[in-house]
Amino acid sequence: MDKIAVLGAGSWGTALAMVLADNGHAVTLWGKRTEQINEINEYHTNKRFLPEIGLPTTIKATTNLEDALDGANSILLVVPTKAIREVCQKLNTILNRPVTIIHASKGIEPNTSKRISELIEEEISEANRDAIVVLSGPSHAEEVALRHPTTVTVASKNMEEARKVQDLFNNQYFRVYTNEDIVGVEIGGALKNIIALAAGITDGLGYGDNAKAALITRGLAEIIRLGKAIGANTQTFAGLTGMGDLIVTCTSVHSRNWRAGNLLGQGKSLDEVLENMGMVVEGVRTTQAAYHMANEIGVEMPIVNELYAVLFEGKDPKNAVDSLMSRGKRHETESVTNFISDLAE
Ligand SMILES: NC(=O)C1=CN([C@@H]2O[C@H](COP(=O)(O)OP(=O)(O)OC[C@H]3O[C@@H](n4cnc5c(N)ncnc54)[C@H](O)[C@@H]3O)[C@@H](O)[C@H]2O)C=CC1
Ligand SMILES: O=C(CO)COP(=O)(O)O
Repeated sequence: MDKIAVLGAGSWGTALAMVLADNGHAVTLWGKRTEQINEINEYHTNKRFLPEIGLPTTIKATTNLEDALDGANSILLVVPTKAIREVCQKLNTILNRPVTIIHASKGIEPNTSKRISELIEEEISEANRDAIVVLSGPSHAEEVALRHPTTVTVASKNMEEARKVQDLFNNQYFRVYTNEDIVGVEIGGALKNIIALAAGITDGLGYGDNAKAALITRGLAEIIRLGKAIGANTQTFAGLTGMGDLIVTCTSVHSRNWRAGNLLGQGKSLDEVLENMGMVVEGVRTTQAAYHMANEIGVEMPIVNELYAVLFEGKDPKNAVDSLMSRGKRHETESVTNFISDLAE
């Protein structure tokens, strides 16, 4: 049995804490809001984020970070990308031994274009961390909490640690694969949220499945182009954290990114949408990050560009779709040829 501190008591942190508790580990869930933490300890529910779900009674919750970290062999970071630096800085002041840092958040920092594992490397000193392991894949918290079959990938530069984390989480309803491609896994998980926002928009505009399939496949082409330019293994994008997560996020009402896009497509403003969500919509900030990254590196990302114009420049969503449909003609595989041949190897 391991002792694991789960930092972030939202939907995903709570669902992953349930998986770990089901596997017999001692789990302490850390959150900021006293009321919510009391609810978890007293009633074993977290109704705001996972209504109707009863949590394993072995999960302990606390607002005290030092208590959460006490004796923990591993730390699971699962706060929104925006909060990663702040939480890591706090962690770094408390830790006095190396621990395995697992993260399950999906985003890229705007301004720096850094992936989450890079933020962790910057904020937590080497003396306080063994390995950094990313957990990602097609996994809505709502379904994991119902113990519906789910598959994810853990990635790390250190495969021995990745396999240890695989063992921590793997069970009959939560199947965990390993991958050494931390760049590809993080890029796929972050960028699919952009495409899910776009898929929500086309649904909100009243377009159908053809438009969504186009966004998923041409979105994947954009993700592969950017990933390849920054050193990802392109094969990763055919897997759970690439195509798998695109499918689950673009086609599900559980997705906050899809839901936000849907409201934008129906004519709501970005401010209105974000005010009403009450949960994180990572794709908005990730669009900013990907837009700047693509421009800096010189990678063509037309869907990202149009979504950026809708979110931050007031472009009408319908005009954005029209712009995508009237781009210069292309050969379908001209930018993904190497990806296809990599897969054939
Ligand atoms: N919900 C899901 O199904 C999945 C979510 N993710 C990722 O997990 C990450 C977290 O998402 P969710 O749990 O869904 O978000 P959420 O919106 O359900 O909850 C976010 C939680 O983070 C807490 N938080 C925010 N800022 C904080 C800070 N500075 N310090 C401490 N706690 C803070 C909030 O109080 C809240 O409890 C995101 O990057 C998301 O993309 C990944 C896979 C599935
Ligand atoms: O990452 C997710 C599923 O794999 C959850 O997506 P949303 O953040 O859009 O809800």
